[in-house]
Amino acid sequence: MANVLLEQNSNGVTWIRINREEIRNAVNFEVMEELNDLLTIAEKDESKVVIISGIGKKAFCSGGDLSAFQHILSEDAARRMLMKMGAVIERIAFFPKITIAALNGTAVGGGAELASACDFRIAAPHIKVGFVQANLAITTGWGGGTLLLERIAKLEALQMLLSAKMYSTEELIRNGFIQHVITKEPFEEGVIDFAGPFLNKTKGVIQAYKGRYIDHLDQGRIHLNMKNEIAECAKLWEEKEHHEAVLAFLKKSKNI
Ligand SMILES: CCCC(=O)SCCNC(=O)CCNC(=O)[C@H](O)C(C)(C)COP(=O)(O)OP(=O)(O)OC[C@H]1O[C@@H](n2cnc3c(N)ncnc32)[C@H](O)[C@@H]1OP(=O)(O)O
Repeated sequence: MANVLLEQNSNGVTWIRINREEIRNAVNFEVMEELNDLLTIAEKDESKVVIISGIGKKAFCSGGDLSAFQHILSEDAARRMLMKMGAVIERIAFFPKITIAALNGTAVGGGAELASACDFRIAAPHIKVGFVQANLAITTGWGGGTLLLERIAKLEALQMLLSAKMYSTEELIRNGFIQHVITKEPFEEGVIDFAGPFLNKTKGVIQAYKGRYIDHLDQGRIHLNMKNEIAECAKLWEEKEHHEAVLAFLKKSKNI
């Protein structure tokens, strides 16, 4: 079964959904590869808007798959893993089409980084978002901390990263991380309602405005900052405090 699903709709929307509901849509190496492959398809297809989401109602994405990554112990190995997903996240951040993170469920750790990569973030009312990495004695490491600092006011971003706490949709609307809360059921219809005013524009108009938005971002500086973020996270990854925190999570959920 595919770890990531693609759905290309005739209304100009392509959905990319992480399909690991039982493990809260955690990202392992297969997810990284499949996400990248599906982005290549979405980049070339007829869609105007690409929506990234997760399967189920519980999680958008719970970040790195801690069962799979518990065996990554050295700085070097951590850097390789972080760079692989960092490249996917950076690709989304500068994607030529409009991207929307549709938060069907909670986004934690790298899941919050993945959401930060998209142009817009819209959410079901029950979800939470937490950059919890600091609780695991690491920092954001896929470049999503850098992108968060681009998306919302810098001190709000710093507070989210340092506190590592879970934010409600009320708090996320207030600090600007999410643009819209979807109360409509089914959730997917509410997502399409949000995208509707974009979808009725020509592809040329959408592409042009997305181009101007990207122009406004300092791509070289963002790339460098993401690289530094990955390198710093890789260093912390090697420390015993991180390994102990991962072990504690896995023991609690009996994955070891
Ligand atoms: C590498 C870049 C940086 C990172 O992403 S570090 C990783 C940060 N992520 C985390 O710390 C994950 C924390 N997970 C959670 O907080 C919760 O699972 C979450 C997402 C709020 C969902 O809560 P619930 O709906 O109550 O689900 P639950 O906790 O009972 O989990 C169900 C099963 O999924 C597993 N799971 C969830 N997130 C995972 C992850 N990231 N890696 C590996 N396994 C994960 C969890 O262990 C549980 O497994 P089991 O059913 O007990 O065998």
